[in-house]
Amino acid sequence: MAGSAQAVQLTDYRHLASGKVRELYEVDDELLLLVATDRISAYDHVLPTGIPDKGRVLTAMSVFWFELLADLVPGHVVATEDRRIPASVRGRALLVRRLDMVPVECVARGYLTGSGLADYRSTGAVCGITLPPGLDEADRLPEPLFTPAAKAELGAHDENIGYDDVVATVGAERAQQLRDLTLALYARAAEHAAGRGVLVADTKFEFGLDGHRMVLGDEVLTPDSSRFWPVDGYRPGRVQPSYDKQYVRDWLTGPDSGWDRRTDAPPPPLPAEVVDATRRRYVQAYELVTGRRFDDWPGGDA
Ligand SMILES: C[C@H](c1ccccc1)n1cc(-c2ncnc(N)c2C#N)cn1
Repeated sequence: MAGSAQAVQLTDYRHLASGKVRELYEVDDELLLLVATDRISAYDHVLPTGIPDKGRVLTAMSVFWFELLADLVPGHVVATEDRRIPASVRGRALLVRRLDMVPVECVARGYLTGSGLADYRSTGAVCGITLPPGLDEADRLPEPLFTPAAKAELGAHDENIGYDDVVATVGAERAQQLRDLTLALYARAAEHAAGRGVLVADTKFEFGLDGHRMVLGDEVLTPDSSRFWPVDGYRPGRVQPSYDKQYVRDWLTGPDSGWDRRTDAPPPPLPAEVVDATRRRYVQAYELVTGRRFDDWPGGDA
């Protein structure tokens, strides 16, 4: 380990886990370093081209939501700037408290799309919750739903599970607490975002225990853990444009990419104009939702 006089490096920390676009390191027995990269995934592929500042924007967005939601649940963030955060990841890394993570993806849905819509179309229900007949792509649900999922291995899709499965996993009391917290956090966030022209269609929270205390972990209400739709142009009955990834999706599925998403071929690199437009969308989403200037967030070019 580097002495206190030397600047700490990422290589000083034990690497614990990799996600599609994030890395997790061990700082000490109690603290972890959660690093967001500039990697972007689309159509279940991590693309060969990164989006500059994506890691910083999504980290800044998580921090905003942890602060806004702090009266509902404590968060795991210990520091956003600290001598234990290497300069190489400044602004896109969080020093977080090590938690005993709950092995359930706590998903809230306000709108029907993705795997929830697929389950509804095949069973008339989502996570064992029977829905009214006749719902279509992107319809607003009669009320937001707690639709938990079992964590999947890297690269696989999470599997929607029923509330009873959550009870079997964590017990009845903790299951009730997870559902209540998930729905309360979603309601607060959806109300905030709607007031700024953004619909939060769905989002995934991860919780962990710090002793007996339930704590909100992972990333929170980022475009990677949530579906954000522009209020303007919202029209049920069709797949909504993604607030942040639509430029990427359109180019990848358009005539210029030469790529066919139905094959297993890896996607091609993105052209500079798609990268630039996507970066601008991430920054725009952050500034719109938070009311904060991204230029004020640490880690920009000195
Ligand atoms: C899914 C996610 C992950 C992130 C980045 C890369 C791969 C996986 N992850 C987060 C923890 C975790 N464990 C203990 N305490 C915590 N505070 C956290 C958090 N956040 C474990 N896995």
